[in-house]
Amino acid sequence: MAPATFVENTTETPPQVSKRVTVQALVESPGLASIPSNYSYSSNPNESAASNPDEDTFPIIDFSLLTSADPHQRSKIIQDLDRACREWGFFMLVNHGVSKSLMKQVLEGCNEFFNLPMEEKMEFEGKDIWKPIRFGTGVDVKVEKFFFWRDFLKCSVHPHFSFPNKPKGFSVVAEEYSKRTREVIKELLKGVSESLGFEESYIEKAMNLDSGSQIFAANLYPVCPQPEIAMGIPAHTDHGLLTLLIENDIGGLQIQHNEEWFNVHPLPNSFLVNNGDHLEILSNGRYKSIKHRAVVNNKATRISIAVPLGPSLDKVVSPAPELIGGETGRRAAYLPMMYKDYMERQLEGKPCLDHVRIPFA
Ligand SMILES: O=C(O)CCC(=O)C(=O)O
Ligand SMILES: [Fe+2]
Repeated sequence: MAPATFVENTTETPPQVSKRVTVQALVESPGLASIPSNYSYSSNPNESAASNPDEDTFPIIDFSLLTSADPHQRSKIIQDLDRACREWGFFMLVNHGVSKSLMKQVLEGCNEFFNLPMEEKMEFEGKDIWKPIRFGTGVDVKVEKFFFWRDFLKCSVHPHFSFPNKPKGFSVVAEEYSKRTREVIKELLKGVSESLGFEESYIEKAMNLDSGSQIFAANLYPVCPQPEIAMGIPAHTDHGLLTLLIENDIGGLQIQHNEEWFNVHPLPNSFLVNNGDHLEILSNGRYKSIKHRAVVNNKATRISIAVPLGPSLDKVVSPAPELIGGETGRRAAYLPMMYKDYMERQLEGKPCLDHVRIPFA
């Protein structure tokens, strides 16, 4: 099968890969013993190595307690949620009620999608971030300094559900998975509203979640001959409110905490949950959006599915007015911006939060 090419929308010619292919097509090319120089990332000084934390290092939230009728249990879990969002911006979510079989099926669907013949996947190829179904490689910036060891399928699944019509049955599974993960995130955001001192529907209303923007982002990290010098996704924060992530048990997610990087190995059947930029903005910095990245390995192909839920695209987001001014004595630490405009900013290649953060606020 001839690897299909991606048409670059920059005039720069990368130094070694003259025609860009997907990472999957690259690893299928015969005799690939080393990575092309465009993929070599090890020289980046901002990226230090990660350590393996003890099992009980990361916060764990038991979702079933969030829906508990016992007020004592509920207030305890709200406190735990507050601590997890404030100190880490990350937690593992257990007892969330999404079935193991649905999680397995959706990962299998992604695997089958990435294994479709290249011509079939190329129907969905695109660089325009507003294309509702998009197959691609690397990351979404106008000019890529490095190529990343990652192919992806990104679909907008709410307020309108868009998804590839192949492989057969995949879109039905993905629609159910999108619906269930949206429900879980909305329930978590009720708890987060309370942990910020609001009534439980505060975030849902303030962010207009009935038409909230939800993405289904499947990532493929093929086996890499030189994982120590390549990178799947570089350090970044997610744009929405909260992201739920699952993976096929290979490992590769790393999160940053107090300037240190940690490897994350999910508990069985858990969701990995991270704060996104808009939770940081809405909470006026109380809940920080966590930096994370995905590293690659030379043993097995990794697939992850990230499902972020954000505000409605036309929502202009600023810190909650109740958290600034008056008795709080706090100033707004972020400028208002429409979510759609915020999403566009990712193409510029620097952290989007830098566009709205008010220095010394
Ligand atoms: O694959 C992972 O573990 C991380 C994926 C991710 O951060 C993303 O898709 O935004
Ligand atoms: Fe991410």
